[in-house]
Amino acid sequence: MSPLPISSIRIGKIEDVQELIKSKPNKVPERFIREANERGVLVSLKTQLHHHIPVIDLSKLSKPHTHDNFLFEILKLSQACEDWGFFQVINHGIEVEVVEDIENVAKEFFELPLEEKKKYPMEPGTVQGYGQAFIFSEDQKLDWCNMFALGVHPPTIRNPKLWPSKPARFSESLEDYSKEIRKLCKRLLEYIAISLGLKEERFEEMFGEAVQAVRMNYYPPCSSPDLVLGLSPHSDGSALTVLQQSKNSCVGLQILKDNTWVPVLPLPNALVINIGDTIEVLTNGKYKSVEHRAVTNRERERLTIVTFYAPNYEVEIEPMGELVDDETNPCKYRSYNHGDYSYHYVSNKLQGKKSLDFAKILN
Ligand SMILES: COC(=O)C(/C=C/C1=C(C)CCCC1(C)C)=C/O[C@H]1C=C(C)C(=O)O1
Ligand SMILES: O=C(O)CCC(=O)C(=O)O
Ligand SMILES: [Fe+2]
Repeated sequence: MSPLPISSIRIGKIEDVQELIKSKPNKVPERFIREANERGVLVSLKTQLHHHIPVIDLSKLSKPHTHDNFLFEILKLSQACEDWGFFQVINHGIEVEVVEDIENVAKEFFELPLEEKKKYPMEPGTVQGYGQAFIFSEDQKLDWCNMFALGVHPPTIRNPKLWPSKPARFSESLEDYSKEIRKLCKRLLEYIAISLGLKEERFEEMFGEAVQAVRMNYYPPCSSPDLVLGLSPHSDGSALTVLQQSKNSCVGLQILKDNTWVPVLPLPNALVINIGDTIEVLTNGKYKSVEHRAVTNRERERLTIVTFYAPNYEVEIEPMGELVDDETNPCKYRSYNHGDYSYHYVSNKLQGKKSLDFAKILN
């Protein structure tokens, strides 16, 4: 998947948000300010307390006491994927050192002087490196976020020039972390297959050498959090996404449920998982790729480490035959090549679930 032709893209000056707040501006610059209708309706505080995304205990799936315990957790997983498209996993088995280490190196990376980070630029029209992705015009609003994204697997999607030499442990930590997250994604896809009544290897066999990419998102505090967005509303183009929120981060992830933005309250040692567009298509819409966004906080920063896990670019994607019925559940998406979808996804701005129009069969 080659990047867009850089010469044709004019995106204006992209301010680095960390540098911007160092100068303590008395107003948020216009390019970050969103229209009131973009900010949306937030659930009331009272509702927030009762509105939690489901929690799946992976130890109940890997080492169940009884078969009934296993089935109960699978049922919870199935409901989470259908009703929320999001869930948190606890007892996932990834050692706390691995999780803490990636958090520390990510933090150290964002704290480096701008000159150092600029050695790894995200060029306009590309998605890897340091900067802001998904900006395609001078009048497009900016997110209150600095990003650092890298392709991790297979090695052919890597751009070694973008792997930083500082902090010194960065590459080793990312390799260790990515191996663990890859194993977790494979396990989750097995459980998701079981929850759909499919054989557990169904996705693994279909995906081939899966694509894995990581994006580190750093959201500095913002003096007017109500005026800006940390990350624009979008659904993920992946099959699965694994999101880790660093220990001292403010709450910031919100998911769109019944037309209201519901915050995701992080649990200690949990990882947030969401269904991406690819699983929505494969399940013919049974499992949902839900729109989400990130907001900022007046006092506290937020740091997230996000892994996108997706089929190999060669793979043809279409709703699985087992989940389509011409009479009761007709096919909602056309067949397409995942590499083409990836290209389409990264060539357009983040705009809710609009990317998926690429595959929708319109009646
Ligand atoms: C900033 O990056 C993204 O938001 C993103 C891109 C991921 C990728 C890379 C950083 C390297 C090359 C591969 C890939 C496009 C996956 C989001 O990824 C989503 C979009 C698609 C499609 C997907 O599979 O994950
Ligand atoms: O940082 C967050 O909470 C959201 C990140 C996200 O949705 C993404 O990177 O795709
Ligand atoms: Fe996302």
